[in-house]
Parts: sequence; C-alpha cells; structure tokens
Amino acid sequence: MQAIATKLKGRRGDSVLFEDVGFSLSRGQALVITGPNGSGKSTLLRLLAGLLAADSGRFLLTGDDGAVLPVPDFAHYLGHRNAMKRELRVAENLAFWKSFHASDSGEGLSVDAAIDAVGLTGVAHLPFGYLSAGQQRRIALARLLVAARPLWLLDEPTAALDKRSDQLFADLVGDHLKKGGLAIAATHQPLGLHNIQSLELSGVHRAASSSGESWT
Ligand SMILES: Nc1ncnc2c1ncn2[C@@H]1O[C@H](COP(=O)(O)OP(=O)(O)OP(=O)(O)O)[C@@H](O)[C@H]1O
Repeated sequence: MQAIATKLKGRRGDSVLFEDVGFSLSRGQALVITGPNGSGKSTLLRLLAGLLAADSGRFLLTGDDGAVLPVPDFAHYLGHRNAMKRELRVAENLAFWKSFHASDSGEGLSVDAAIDAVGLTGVAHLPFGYLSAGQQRRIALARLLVAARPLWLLDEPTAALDKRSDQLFADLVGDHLKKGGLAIAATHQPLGLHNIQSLELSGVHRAASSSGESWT
C-alpha cells in the first residue's frame, strides 16, 4: 500500500496556501506536517481526506496490488473536533463509529478494548460530555482503534493531551505503523520514531519536504 501526493496545490479563497506538495509513503511510514498557524496544515489534511478539492495535483492511495483505493473507505480522519455526541455515552459514541466505519479494511478492537487502550477503563457508561477535554481527545483517538483502517489522517491529535497522553499517542501511532499502517499528522508532538518524513508548510506559495531519519 502506498499514499502518494503529486504537485498538490491548495487554495482558500484567493490565497494559494501551498503548491508543489509531494510525498510518498509506504506501509509503516508516517509524514508529519508542521508550519505556523494558518499555513494550511488543516487544509492539506482535509484535501487528503477528500473533504476539499485540490486546486491541482493529486493524491492517490494504492493497494499492495497497485489498485487505486477510495480514501474515504480506507482512512480515518481526525480533525480538530472530536466528532462525538456529548449526550451519548462514550460506549455509544464508539459503537456508532465502529459500525459507521465497518468495511472490509479490518475489524478493529472492541469498544471496551479501545477504551482500555487509551487508558480510560471505566468511562464507557459516562456521557461523552462529562469527560475532561483531554479525556475527550483520548476517546477520539480510541475511534481510530475500533475500526482498523490503514491510513490515519490526524489534525493536531494531541491537542488538550497531557504529557503522559502524548506518549500514549506516540505509542498508538508506533503500533499502527508496526502493523503496516500509514499515518499523516499535523502535530508538534515528537513521535520518537525513525520512519518519519516531514513536510513543513511555510505559508503562501511555499512548501518544503524532507525525508528524515528522526523527527524530534
Ligand atoms: N472555510 C474557509 N474559508 C476561507 N478561508 C479559510 C477557511 N478555512 C481556513 N481558511 C484560511 O486558510 C488558511 C489556512 O487555514 P488552515 O486551518 O488550513 O491552517 P493551519 O495551518 O491548519 O492553521 P492552525 O495551525 O492555526 O490550525 C487560513 O488563513 C484560514 O483563515
């Protein structure tokens, strides 16, 4: 499986935020997108997820046999918002996402196992809105686990997390990559992994990418 972006150009209104963005990721690899506020990180992730159209260029996800795969069926997109209903219990929210994302790309963990995996055993019965901001974000991360999808698209996934949960996030991504997944994340959280590429969006009209052994 590969995720390949070629000469992507992203625009908001009259402003071109980035152009000539290109990268190629294989199983077990991740791309970290950095850049100042407003440089277009969220725009790029939304574009990769298929939620926005690119001005030009293309992004393709291909299977191990080279066939083009539909990104919405094979990717998890975690945006700034957690995409959970505050009034529903944690378990109900995750059960919804598990069934919503059910596809042939993989089963994923049970709801309880996913809650355990993000270190929140015992909160399944609580309304999502009762949780603290950091706990809510952790449950949003558990959404990635209840349905196995090979490509994770993550927009500031560690927002509101404490230091310990930052490490938990790095571990979740590490496990995902070890299982042959791919991840693209806008994050300033050092992942402590070696198979990380980086892409820095530096504002309108410029993008510089590099392949690095470590991103720390
Ligand atoms: N829906 C929209 N309509 C018009 N302009 C938008 C829209 N959403 C974002 N923008 C503009 O696009 C630019 C890039 O926004 P984006 O959210 O992609 O940046 P970012 O790098 O993710 O920022 P941050 O680090 O603050 O999250 C900003 O100038 C923003 O005002």
